[in-house]
Amino acid sequence: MAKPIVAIVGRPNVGKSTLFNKIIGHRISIVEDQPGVTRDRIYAEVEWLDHYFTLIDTGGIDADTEEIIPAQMREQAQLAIETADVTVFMVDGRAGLTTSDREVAEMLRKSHKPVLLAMNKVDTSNRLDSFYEFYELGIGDPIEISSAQGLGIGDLLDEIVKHFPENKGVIYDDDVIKVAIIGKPNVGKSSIVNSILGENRVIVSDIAGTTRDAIDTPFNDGEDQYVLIDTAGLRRKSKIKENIEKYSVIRSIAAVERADVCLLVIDATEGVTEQDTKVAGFSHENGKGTIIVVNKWDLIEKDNNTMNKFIKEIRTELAYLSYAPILFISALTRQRMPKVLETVKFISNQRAMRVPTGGLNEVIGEATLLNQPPSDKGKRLKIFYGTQGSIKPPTFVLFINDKKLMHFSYERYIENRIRENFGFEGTPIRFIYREKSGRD
Ligand SMILES: Nc1nc2c(ncn2[C@@H]2O[C@H](COP(=O)(O)OP(=O)(O)OP(=O)(O)O)[C@@H](O)[C@H]2O)c(=O)[nH]1
Ligand SMILES: Nc1nc2c(ncn2[C@@H]2O[C@H](COP(=O)(O)OP(=O)(O)OP(=O)(O)O)[C@@H](O)[C@H]2O)c(=O)[nH]1
Repeated sequence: MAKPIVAIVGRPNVGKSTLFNKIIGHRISIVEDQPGVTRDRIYAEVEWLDHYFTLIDTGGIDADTEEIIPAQMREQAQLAIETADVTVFMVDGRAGLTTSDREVAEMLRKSHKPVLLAMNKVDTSNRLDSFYEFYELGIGDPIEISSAQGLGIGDLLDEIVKHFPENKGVIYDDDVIKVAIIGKPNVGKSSIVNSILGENRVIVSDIAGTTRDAIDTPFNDGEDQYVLIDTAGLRRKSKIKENIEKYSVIRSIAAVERADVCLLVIDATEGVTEQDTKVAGFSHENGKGTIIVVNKWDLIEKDNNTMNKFIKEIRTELAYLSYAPILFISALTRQRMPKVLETVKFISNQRAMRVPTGGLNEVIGEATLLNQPPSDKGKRLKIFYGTQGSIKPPTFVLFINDKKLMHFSYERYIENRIRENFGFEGTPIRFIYREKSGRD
């Protein structure tokens, strides 16, 4: 099941980023820190009392002009309503209630989705005079916190996890292949969806952010059941380009969360952008399959080396996705479009593949003979044996003598040997280490 999404919204300067950073203190990283994986403070994976969730910071309203703040706050709140399972609405206890607080609270209240009211900057145990004012917002008791001092955060997290939905969103059968189409505004996501479906069910337009919201399109190719999760642009246009881009990252995150395989769509005329690396990093960290789809290939003037140059650039910019296949397509001319679904099916199977323990241990044994495990202060890493613990993504449990001796580069070596022997194309592979003494 997909992890719940929690969003923090509120006026500029109420302390959203400070809270976000405090909560990240409790953050767990599912994958070991890997070089090259872009970390962005837009989202964080959080664990609180055995609950796992994705925290997004919609923050960073540009407070330059007083006039645009209300409009931006509405946009931010709308995004939270559409994307988050629980919204934390933050107000500034010292500043007291403001008009824009009222307006946003009303939007959140009308959405009938779980909203918590966090009253920040309560730095001492004394109740601030403004406390009772905030009841006027009609979204329940203010939860008093001090993000800066780290007070009340545990209580807030307790409340957050209490409001998680029992069943998140539509639950599809496990054998339905869920495909998220992610990428910047205007790269051709809707066109690809259209092309895959072979019918005009989605409106394609030239203007960024004009198509409809993320929506599921189930279909069947005669053999398998699929659901396309499209993340086309915001329903209402944002006036601010940065917001369009940022919101599309947040939407992509919500879509990736639910997917098995992600089509990371890159615009051939622009190459890999920062936004692409952010969502790709999320897909990788969350153990999803990824296919890199370079669209609008028809617009590129080509010589013999063009494709290779592109591949090189992608492999450099998205180094941690070395396992992801790259397709060069045109949704417009349908060039290589049939390859897309074919590859989705293939990657989905690779992500669900299980290898026999005997074969796995042969590969590990051979690998350690060919390239000795690292040692430290005279103690050498020993891998006693391994087994595939789970699938989606493939996860291997390795029994070793000392976790401290397992280095990233040796793990990468073992991973590569496993890939050479078994494939696992398009999917990340994870390792879990268990220590045991050699005599067990
Ligand atoms: N006294 C006090 N100050 C705080 C607290 N939390 C944040 N601040 C201060 O409030 C200011 C704004 O904090 P931010 O976390 O940047 O606020 P924000 O809501 O993320 O602001 P934007 O990014 O502009 O949306 C900073 O100067 C913080 O140090 C708190 O609990 N108590
Ligand atoms: N030349 C060319 N144009 C394309 C191709 N794919 C899409 N386009 C055009 O690019 C524009 C944007 O396509 P969309 O499919 O709406 O892009 P999107 O990613 O869904 O955009 P948002 O809804 O803004 O997120 C449209 O004008 C398409 O006709 C392609 O392969 N080649």
